[in-house]
Amino acid sequence: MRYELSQSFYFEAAHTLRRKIDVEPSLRIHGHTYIAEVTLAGQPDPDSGMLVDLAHLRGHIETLRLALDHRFLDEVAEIGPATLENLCAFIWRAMEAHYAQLLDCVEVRRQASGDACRLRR
Ligand SMILES: Nc1nc2c(c(=O)[nH]1)N=C([C@H](O)[C@H](O)COP(=O)(O)OP(=O)(O)OP(=O)(O)O)CN2
Ligand SMILES: [Zn+2]
Repeated sequence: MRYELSQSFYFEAAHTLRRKIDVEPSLRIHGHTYIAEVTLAGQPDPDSGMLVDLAHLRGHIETLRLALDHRFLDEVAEIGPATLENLCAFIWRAMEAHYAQLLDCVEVRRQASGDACRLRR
């Protein structure tokens, strides 16, 4: 059996995007509300009964959220073009530094348009 523990968070941010369709509006600065979810997987510690303490996970997520919320994502170092794919990779790298092999999945969604990207181990 494998346990999966998740924590969701949201951030609101602006970006521009260079793409081959909807070229002009995509190059204009525009914003999205993003909902992200980090999932850890493994076995709980028999003494604590926890995979990790959710308060610990929430703390690391809040630090990450502050780097994304109300930001112009084009200016956030190490994201690259601010696509859902690159946001997943950015969040993955930040969380992997704390949870290594326990990190199982990162998802970023834009609820308003139904867009989502999942990055799995
Ligand atoms: N593979 C990806 N494709 C696109 C991404 C992405 O992250 N990964 N992102 C975008 C844009 O950020 C874009 O703003 C969404 O554009 P579009 O799909 O054209 O939809 P709307 O402009 O109608 O969406 P709004 O949320 O209303 O701006 C595009 N492609
Ligand atoms: Zn966009």
